[in-house]
Amino acid sequence: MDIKEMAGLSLGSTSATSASGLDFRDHSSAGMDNLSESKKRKKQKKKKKSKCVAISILDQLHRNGAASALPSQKLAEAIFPWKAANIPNRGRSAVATRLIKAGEVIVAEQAVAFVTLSSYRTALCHACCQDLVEGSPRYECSLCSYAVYCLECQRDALSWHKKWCHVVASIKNIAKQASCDEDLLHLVLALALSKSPSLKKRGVLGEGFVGTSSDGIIYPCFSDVMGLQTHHDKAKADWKAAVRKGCESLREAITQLELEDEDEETICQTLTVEDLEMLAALVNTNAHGMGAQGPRNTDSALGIFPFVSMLNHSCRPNCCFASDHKIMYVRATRDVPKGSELCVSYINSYEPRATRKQELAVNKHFVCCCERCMEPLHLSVDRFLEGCICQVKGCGGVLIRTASKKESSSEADVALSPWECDLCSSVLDPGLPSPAKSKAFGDKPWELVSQAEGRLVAAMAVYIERRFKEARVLLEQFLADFTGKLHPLHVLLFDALTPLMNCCRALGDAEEGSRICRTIINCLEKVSSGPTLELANFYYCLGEMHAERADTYGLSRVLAKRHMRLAHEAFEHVESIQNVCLGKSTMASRLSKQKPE
Ligand SMILES: C[S@@+](CC[C@H](N)C(=O)[O-])C[C@H]1O[C@@H](n2cnc3c(N)ncnc32)[C@H](O)[C@@H]1O
Repeated sequence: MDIKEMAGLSLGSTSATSASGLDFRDHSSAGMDNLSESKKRKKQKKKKKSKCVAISILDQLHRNGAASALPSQKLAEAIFPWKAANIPNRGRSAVATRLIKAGEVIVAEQAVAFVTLSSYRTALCHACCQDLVEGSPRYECSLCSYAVYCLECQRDALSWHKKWCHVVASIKNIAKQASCDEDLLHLVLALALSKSPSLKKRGVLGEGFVGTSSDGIIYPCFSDVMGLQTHHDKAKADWKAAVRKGCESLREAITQLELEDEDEETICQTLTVEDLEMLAALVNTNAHGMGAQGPRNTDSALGIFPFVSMLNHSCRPNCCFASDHKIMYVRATRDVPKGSELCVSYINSYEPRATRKQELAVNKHFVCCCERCMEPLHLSVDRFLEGCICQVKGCGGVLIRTASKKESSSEADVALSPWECDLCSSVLDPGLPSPAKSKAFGDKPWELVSQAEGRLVAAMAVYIERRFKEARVLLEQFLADFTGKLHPLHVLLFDALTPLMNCCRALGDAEEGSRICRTIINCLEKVSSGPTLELANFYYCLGEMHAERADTYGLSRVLAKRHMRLAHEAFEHVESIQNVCLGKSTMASRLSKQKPE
């Protein structure tokens, strides 16, 4: 097999010589225009020397081949309860080597490289990923106006940062000029620099030594990254063009540095534009959100974790991840028998099958072949997420588009597809004239869905403007009009619930808010396969609303006690979910406060 094929790559414009890492192309000279002649000569001399010793990123990627085991795989197998195996259609997969219990850690791995997202630039230390509480002492590099470190990391991190500060400083502008994602370029640079010999010596990468494990945590090395899969060939042309432009300028900025140390040769002189592009593709396929720690609920950083990247996606996952500073932990969310595949979810699983598949195809460049997507639609919970209730008297079955049952259907196919009931087998076809007497949406599910979409979009526009009173009216009307016509688990009904709950809370109506919250929890429990942090969040909201109601002025003692008990029960759910998904819970103090008498 062609080695490129094995790596899953189609290298487009990359020539065979550059793939070997021995070709220095024209882009390098662009960055040298403003260097003096003697400096140019010095650089050229170094280039000649490096031709003999340098092994480029592309070259390493090809040698390792994305289909084989990662270099540190044996190390991982010694501490984690799974091994890598090839599964048809899904490639390398993590397969349990024994029964794994819910809550067990299956991967604990330090990021090879990470960056804070630009919108959270000052919220985390760029060296240890520790939260920087507002007003806490920190050091912000005034030259690049990018790097921010906590006091503890400041000394070591700064001496390393100083070397690359000039390049870091240029990324904002490069990203703008190339219409390329700024965070992507920062992570590409961080990843390229993780190859640095001097970085390893300084121990800036972290507590452990790369390529080792300690205390059950694996510290992967750069060559593990090189064993990861990319889908560079499948990326959209405009993404590739923007990334190429960004990488060209990034390389130019790197080659302008004069480091006069081992990094000069290992990084500045050998890194090609194709290497950087390949790292960008690697980031695109493998980067994981991190930093949703403490009070924050959203990702604030992005990191590369080669062993976490061995886990395939499933729309019915049995594992979840949670980061703690630079370490990513993956835990089983339910018991997993020996020999079963361990999977996480890369996307929101409360979406119809076609939407999930589309998202994975467009953003992650693969066709999902997970257990949930492979089961027949008429037997899967997926039919409810896009189904309408059959209006044939006494039937109560679920109507779904026949196109949804097919593996792949074009948008036009979907729009023109007949709908069929899973119980009475009635067929409603948009291509045929509907019965003259009937004006009911039940006879035209395609119109029902399109009306519902329009109404929800209109209500959400008001909600986004924080006009909670008006939004509540619109959302309540929406639910009243479409409940009983769309399936109760339909994604459009589900999508209306959280904003409605938030409107109720904003308007001080905890009674209605908690009722809606229970409906959300009920839907999530029916659709998801086990505990998730999203579910814990809703239980937490529920607990808070019951606690608020227990505190209501003038409430009878009996009712107050009841709400106290319900709050306590909700917080207990949060505690048990957090124990599984995070290995610890933040609920202890809340629970002692809400303890019913
Ligand atoms: C982070 S990697 C996971 C490890 C990968 N299987 C490998 O061999 O390196 C993600 C890639 O694995 C494949 N993959 C993951 N989940 C999949 C699924 N449910 N169906 C099909 N392919 C999947 C896709 O090629 C995807 O881009």
